[in-house]
Formats: sequence, C-alpha cells, structure tokens
Amino acid sequence: MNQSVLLETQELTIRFGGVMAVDNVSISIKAGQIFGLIGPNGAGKTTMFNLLTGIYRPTSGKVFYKGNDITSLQAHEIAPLGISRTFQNIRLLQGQSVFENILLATHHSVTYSFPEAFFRLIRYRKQEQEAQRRVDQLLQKYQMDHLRNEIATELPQGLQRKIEIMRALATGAELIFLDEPAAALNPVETAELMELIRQLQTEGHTIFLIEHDMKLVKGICDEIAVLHFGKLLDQGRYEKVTSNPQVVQAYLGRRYENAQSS
Ligand SMILES: Nc1ncnc2c1ncn2[C@@H]1O[C@H](COP(=O)(O)OP(=O)(O)OP(=O)(O)O)[C@@H](O)[C@H]1O
Repeated sequence: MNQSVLLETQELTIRFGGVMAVDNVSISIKAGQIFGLIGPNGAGKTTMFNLLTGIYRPTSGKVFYKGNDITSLQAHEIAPLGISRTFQNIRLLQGQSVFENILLATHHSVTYSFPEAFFRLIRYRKQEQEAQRRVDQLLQKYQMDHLRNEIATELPQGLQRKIEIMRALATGAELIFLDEPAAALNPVETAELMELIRQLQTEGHTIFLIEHDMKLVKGICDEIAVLHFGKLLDQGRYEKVTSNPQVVQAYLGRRYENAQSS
C-alpha cells in the first residue's frame, strides 16, 4: 500500500457563535487507507467533512490534499481534484432510475469552452455518450446492471447506499468520504457494505468514513480518529485508540464491548 499522506489537516478550527464545532484538529490520512472518524453525537464529525469538502470555510487552520493547500477552495473546485462524498441522509433523486441518478453525478466533469460555442452541441453529445458508457461500465462492475432502470428511491436501503457510493465513483473520485454509510442498514446489508468498501480500497481508493457502528469500524478501518466536543482525542490503529481511557470514557462504553464480542 502506498503510504504517502493524501489528506492532512493542520489545527483546523471552526466556530459557530459560541460553539467550537471543530477545535484545533490535526489529522493525516494516508493514500489507500480506510480511515474512520468516530465520536459522540455533536462531536463535530459531519462539520469536519463539511470543512474538508469546501462546504464550510474554517475559522482557522489548513487543509492539504496531495501536499497542496485546498483550505480556501469551494465545493465545486474540490470535487474535480478527485474528492467526493456521500451524505448521512441518502440524497437520491426521486422518480429517477438508478442509471439517471449515477449519470447526473458525472455532469461536473462535462466541460466545454466558450470559443467552441459553434461545436458545443457535438462536443456535448460526445461527452454525454462517454459519461453514459462510464455509468454502464460501473453498473456492470458492481453487479448493479440488472437494476439499471429501476427507480432508485424504491430500492432497499442497502442498494440506495450502494448507488450513492457509485455516484461518488462516477465522478472519478480517488478519495471518498462516507458519512455514516451503515446508518439504517440491517446486518446483512452492513456486511455487504463492508465488502464493497474493502473492494474500493483494493481498487486504489482512499476512504474516509464517519460511523457509529463499531463492528464496521473495527472490521475495516486501518486507522481511526476520535472527536469529542470538537477536539481530537486520539488518532491511530483501532486497538491503540480504543484502549485509550479518555476515548473509552468519552464515547465507547457499550459500543466497544459490542464490537469486542463480535
Ligand atoms: N451550520 C451550523 N451552525 C451552527 N452550529 C452548527 C452548524 N453545523 C454544526 N453545528 C454545531 O456543531 C456541533 C457539531 O455538529 P456535527 O453535526 O458536526 O456533529 P456530529 O459529530 O456529526 O454529530 P452526529 O453523530 O449526531 O451526526 C454541534 O454542536 C452542532 O450543533
């Protein structure tokens, strides 16, 4: 596995009024890792994702991707760098097929230059055909082609999550953020999700996920970080971090016992 640092935060901080939602957090994620972010409700995990994907601008601190400072970039500038995300609440388009939902995600990469206005239609059609071909390839690769024309929002939760992940893949993302991907999934769906995430890692993707399901975290994460009231309590391998008394006291308790008994 390539162990170079892919994403790094330095003393990242955001304050909302009197709340330090993310407070001086420095973490680093290596290329090819599955990295988990855990912590109690309201600890700042989703805010951290929002900072890293250009939705929020930090009060102070820096974000580096492949060694480049991306702190001040906006979401539409970050996605083309090869960073994509899924959300805590599944955000698929109502009434649209699986194919259309994934195709839409490719549209940020469809470009045409102004001086070529006359040829724009031809160019657009070509790019659209290429995007459709890519989506069909993805559907085949991840055994979803039989669901191509199904309405995405009518499928079981596990498949909807998978479609969301495929939307992220369709953008060509190298680094994928997953915000509570196992939320609302049953144990079979969670096991399939873990397999999919492992497969993505094997294919060279780096995964940064937020999760409360400690069996999933223990099962697939190479490293984890723990947030508590916006502060980083610890970062490192699962066994080391989960034996840190501060972490146990702040968050783990029963969750940790459940994961250990698996
Ligand atoms: N846009 C905002 N404006 C004001 N406060 C915010 C905003 N976004 C987040 N917060 C606050 O920041 C803190 C961290 O919230 P965040 O949603 O990041 O927590 P979390 O760790 O993702 O929690 P959960 O596990 O419940 O999803 C909370 O106190 C929240 O109310």
